[in-house]
Amino acid sequence: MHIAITGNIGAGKTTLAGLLASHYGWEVLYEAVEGNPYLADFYEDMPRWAFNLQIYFLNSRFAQMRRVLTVAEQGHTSIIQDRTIYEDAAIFARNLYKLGTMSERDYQTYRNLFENMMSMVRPPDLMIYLRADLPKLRKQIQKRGRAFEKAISDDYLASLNQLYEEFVASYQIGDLLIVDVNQLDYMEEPADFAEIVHRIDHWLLRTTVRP
Ligand SMILES: Nc1ncnc2c1ncn2[C@@H]1O[C@H](COP(=O)(O)OP(=O)(O)OP(=O)(O)O)[C@@H](O)[C@H]1O
Repeated sequence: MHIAITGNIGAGKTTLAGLLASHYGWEVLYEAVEGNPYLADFYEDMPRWAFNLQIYFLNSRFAQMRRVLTVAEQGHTSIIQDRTIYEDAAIFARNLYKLGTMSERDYQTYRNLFENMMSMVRPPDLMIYLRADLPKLRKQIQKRGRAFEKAISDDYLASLNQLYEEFVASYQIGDLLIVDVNQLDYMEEPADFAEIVHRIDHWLLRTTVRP
């Protein structure tokens, strides 16, 4: 079984993925930030590094999808993934193109590569969307205090949020659970975490997918 968490920068995906993995005994696939050779440069100069960073993320997420397929074939555990390949294309790359940060030819090259990869992956059985407004995202980005993320503007976050909402509104390739995290603090409040677990348990009872 493949569960994925989707949501904007600072929505709390990594924390939730870790908590759910411990709770259910699932294998977790994190988005690697340490060791990403482009991320800090990208936030300094987006037009220069947009294409490089997108290719980097696309490749690392594709490698994760291959891991998901291997685990599914073995069939003895489930995987929870922190962000998906679908977001890279439908939200981040699209946003950079929309803002004029990524050129037409770079975007087309990226899209062609993405479409080729799509023929070799399958979507998650359950996608959990963490919906968060700008103040919540800002608060969490500040709290973790990564120096290079200080450059993230409200406009950039708002534009991503808009694309996230469009993405979930038209999402039809698997089951979707929307969790409004604006008033939740599942790291500190056990009741908030229990509420999410309750919703996932409900989905697990209904689904016919098995690990
Ligand atoms: N395709 C992408 N294009 C541009 N930036 C990306 C892309 N994918 C991830 N990032 C950036 O890489 C960093 C990843 O950080 P991290 O894994 O902590 O995730 P996050 O989005 O901040 O999630 P959360 O706080 O919900 O765990 C963030 O700055 C994020 O926006």
